[in-house]
Amino acid sequence: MIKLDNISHHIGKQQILHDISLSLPSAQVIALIGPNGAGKSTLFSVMARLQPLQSGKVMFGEHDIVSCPARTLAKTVAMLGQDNQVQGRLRVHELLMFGRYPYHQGQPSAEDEQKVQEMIERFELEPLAERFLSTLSGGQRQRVLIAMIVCQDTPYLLLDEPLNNLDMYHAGRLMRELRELSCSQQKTVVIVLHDINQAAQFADTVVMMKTGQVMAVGQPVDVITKDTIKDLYNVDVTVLNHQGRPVIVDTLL
Ligand SMILES: Nc1ncnc2c1ncn2[C@@H]1O[C@H](COP(=O)(O)OP(=O)(O)OP(=O)(O)O)[C@@H](O)[C@H]1O
Repeated sequence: MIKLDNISHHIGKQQILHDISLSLPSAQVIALIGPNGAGKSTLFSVMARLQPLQSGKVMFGEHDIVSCPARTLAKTVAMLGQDNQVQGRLRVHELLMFGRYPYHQGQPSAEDEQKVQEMIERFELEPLAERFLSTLSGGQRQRVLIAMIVCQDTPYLLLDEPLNNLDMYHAGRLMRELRELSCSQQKTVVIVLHDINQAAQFADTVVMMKTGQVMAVGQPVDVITKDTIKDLYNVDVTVLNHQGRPVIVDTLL
């Protein structure tokens, strides 16, 4: 379980996060949705200890992020940020091996090699494995970065807009892989999505954020409604139902 207690965060004089408390169940895909500037990325960076925790408490299972040693945290939670500049002349399989760093500390073992190979297959990266990152398209680079994060083999994954640049096939494949990882390996995947229908179709739980606050938490069918979408985005939608899950359609005026 991920437990957030009373998280508040300021940047300068501006309060970005307002007293966020959440309990997120393990072994689920959890979609974090909300308008631009809602505080989703800030919350992720506080949770992953990329920004100091100013107030409140963050627990990943039994690990309190404040007292957790860096190497333990790196084996507990992996995060894909929005701004992923990968520098250097690296091949795809070499980048994936970086994801194993908390385990091998610079000296990869046969198990690390095996994990990298497993991710190459899982994410259909065979044709790209020997390519230099600088030669990849935006979507290909995004897929490789996600594979590197999953290579870290942590029980908790925080993915900030991982569907950016992905085409329909790869977006669907990724969401299915994440569901599979949550079911078969009990991974807890928190994923920022702007496509509400992806959240509706693939998430077990949806967390709605606006102006640094949590507005609603629940199953897609319970929280993705005409009223919550209007409240969150000021957009009028029609909500349909497909096999028990909501599908939203922008209402034509
Ligand atoms: N370094 C910074 N200095 C000042 N304000 C910042 C800084 N970083 C973020 N903010 C502000 O904090 C608020 C939350 O930003 P954040 O990036 O967390 O939102 P978000 O929900 O991830 O948005 P998006 O969907 O656009 O990625 C925004 O108003 C943003 O302008």
